[in-house]
Order: sequence, then structure tokens, then C-alpha cells
Amino acid sequence: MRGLASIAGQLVVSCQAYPGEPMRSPVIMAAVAQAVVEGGAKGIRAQGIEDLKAIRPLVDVCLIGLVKRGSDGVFITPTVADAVDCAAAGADIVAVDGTRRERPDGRPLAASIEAVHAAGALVMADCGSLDDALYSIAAGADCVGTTLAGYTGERPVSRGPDLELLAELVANVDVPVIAEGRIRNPDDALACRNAGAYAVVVGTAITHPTRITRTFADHLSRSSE
Ligand SMILES: CC(=O)N[C@H](C=O)[C@@H](O)[C@H](O)[C@H](O)COP(=O)(O)O
Repeated sequence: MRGLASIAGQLVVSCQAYPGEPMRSPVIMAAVAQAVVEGGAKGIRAQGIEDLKAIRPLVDVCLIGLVKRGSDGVFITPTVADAVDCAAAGADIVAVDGTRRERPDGRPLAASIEAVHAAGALVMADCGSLDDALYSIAAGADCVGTTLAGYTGERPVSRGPDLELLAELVANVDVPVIAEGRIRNPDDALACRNAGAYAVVVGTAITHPTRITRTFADHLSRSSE
């Protein structure tokens, strides 16, 4: 079972490296995915068609796939074609931008969702506010995430996860709400689950060695000042 129910109450780990980074390679991301599954991740979130194709045969857990195009405006699986490609590459759930902003292909969010459903996968709408979530659910999203909280101008950038938005979504929507974004440690993850998150997605704090190392290095250099 690799559907939405398989991640209920569980940890999903986002395995992503960014353009120009040393770990930006499907082989490396597939190894990271296998390593986090060994550690107990019940789902993987991954970016890019080549990464999805490399990861799919190596892990038998729910795979949330996306394509990132740039870092401004609508950049998470922004077009219908990207969404279909993620499903074809083996994603069980396709993560798409769930905001109300205009999309680069000029198509509505509902078109991406319909195409993903036709391909036999589900849709996670990455939202930045309650209004985004309501819009996404009306468009047919199967679940919503707090992924874009603090990144769209509608919410402040919280230090840890945006627990306020999480609670607001849990209280106001009737689809699973997935906590994602700035979850820094196990206590943050637990706080998300206690706030009603259906599943918890952690990225940087587990799979980004450069940023993890920087927190240690900065801490040491601050304390020797
Ligand atoms: C806003 C955006 O582009 N989020 C992306 C979505 O896939 C990833 O860069 C994040 O790493 C992911 O959401 C997990 O969050 P964090 O790394 O904070 O645990």
C-alpha cells in the first residue's frame, strides 16, 4: 500500500538537492531516499523527473513527486504537463502549487488535478494560506500541505513550522492536512502531529548536509566570539 493512507500519522522525508549543489544527482538522491526509509520514513518527497525515476524502483513507500521550475511565483509543478510527467515517473501523489496565483501555462489548478487523477495518482496542493487550501480543495485536491506558508507573502515566515496555519487548516478543511516547511527537529514534528497534521514532511533538517553543518559551524563560531 503506497497511497495516502500509508502515510497517516507518519514521517515523510523530502529528499531534494538544489541547482548547482554537490548532491544534485538522481543517484545520490535515490541513495538518500533509501537511507531515510531505513530510518523509518514512510514516504518520500522528491523533485525532478530523473530523481523520481531513480527513486521509484528502490523504495516501496508512498512517493510524493514534484517538478520545481525556478524559485519565484508558481514554481512547484507549475504546469499540467509537469504534473502528468510526475505521475508517469512513478509518483503516487503529485505535489502541485495550490495557490490562487496565475500559472505559467495559463491553465487552472483544476486542470492539473484532473490530469493527475486521470493518470491514476493523487494530488497534494502546496498552500500558503487557508484561502489557498479552500481554493485547492474546490479544484479537487486530495490533500493540502502547509509547504508554502511564509513563501507567498500571505503569512509571516515563522521560525519553525507555521503551527498557526496548520491548526487553521485542520479546523476548516475536510481533507488530510500535511505539515511541511521549517520543521527543524523531532519536537517540531510532534507539535505538528499534535496540532492535527495527517502526516509530517521534513526536508532540510534531515537531508541537507550543507545547511545542517552550517548550524553547527555557526553555533561554534558564535560561542568562540
Ligand atoms: C518552499 C519550497 O520550495 N519548498 C520545497 C518543496 O518541495 C522544498 O525546498 C522544501 O525543502 C520542502 O518543502 C521541505 O521543507 P523544509 O526543507 O523546510 O523541511
